[in-house]
Amino acid sequence: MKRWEKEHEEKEEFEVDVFKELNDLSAEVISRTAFGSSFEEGKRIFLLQEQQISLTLQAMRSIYIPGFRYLPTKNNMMRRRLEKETRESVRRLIEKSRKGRENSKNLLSLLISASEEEHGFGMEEVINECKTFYFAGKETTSGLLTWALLLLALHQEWQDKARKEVLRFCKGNNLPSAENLNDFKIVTMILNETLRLYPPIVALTRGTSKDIKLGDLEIPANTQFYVSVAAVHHDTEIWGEDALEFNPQRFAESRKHLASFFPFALGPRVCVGQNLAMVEAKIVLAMIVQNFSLALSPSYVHAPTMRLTLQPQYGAPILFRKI
Ligand code: HEM
Repeated sequence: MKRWEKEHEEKEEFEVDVFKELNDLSAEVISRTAFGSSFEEGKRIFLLQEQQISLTLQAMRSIYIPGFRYLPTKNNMMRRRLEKETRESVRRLIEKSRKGRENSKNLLSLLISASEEEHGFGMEEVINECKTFYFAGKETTSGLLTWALLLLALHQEWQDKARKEVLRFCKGNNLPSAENLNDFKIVTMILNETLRLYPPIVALTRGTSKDIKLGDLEIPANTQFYVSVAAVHHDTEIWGEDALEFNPQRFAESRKHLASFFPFALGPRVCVGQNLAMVEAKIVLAMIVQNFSLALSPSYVHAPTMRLTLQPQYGAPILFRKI
């Protein structure tokens, strides 16, 4: 925020594409919290994963021919090269961390400790876990924050309510305390309503291990299917006629059915980073609404698009005014 202010010192109002900025921010947060390193050190890994995502999206949008992925086509070779390079970058990060990790309790140190135990993780498994965290921790959280800021820029009344709540509890402290985070009822309702309308992961893939009956549907074993998070989150039978509208108030009451809202999935494969994501989102939102009023830029084009996570296709330009 200080950098934004510095860059636009002279101006009463300035525009920022928050999508890009928040992507860098959550990359920094996951690098520090999970790996004890900076965004700069993880940058290469994020970059390689970005390229891998683009190739994966291309493959997902092409006709699937069994076995095709093993042929030495340009894209297949590139995918293999990216995978190899990513693993090497993660391996280097692990080696560096192994040397200087006294008193460190981040995820990477814990994984390394687990790998040193008898019958513990192997190095390849540690690398797999690190890759998952790098990928899972960045675009999901930045997506949540981006959509939340866009919605607040559009719904001034909720922006005012959030600001009032933050100012009441933070009492001039720019950075909210851990206790403040529990007090933020309105902010939490806003974040939940954002996750309902724009879930960063719009669908889950699941497989049946045995024959099952789902309502009237008989599903045989070994069937793979999609569970559409977005369809359930937008269902008028569950959420009422205003299901497509932004109304955080609906989260003031507890829900009748747990499975009507599952942006972080449910059950044994539930998101392990959900608390970190919510803490990060509450802190960032609180700091922004305390310092700025937000309005949607006229250049914003509403085009939610799927790039593995739900993203604004043409960015998220927001007008900021210092308060
Ligand atoms: C708003 C932010 C986030 C959302 C909406 C989100 C959503 C999800 C969802 C829906 C899944 C289940 C995927 C599936 O089973 O197919 C998942 C899994 C996972 N998430 Fe998140 N996530 C978020 C943030 C994070 C963060 C910050 C981290 C890392 C600290 C993280 C780490 C993971 C991991 C490691 C898994 C895999 C768990 C497993 O397979 O057992 N997520 N997430």
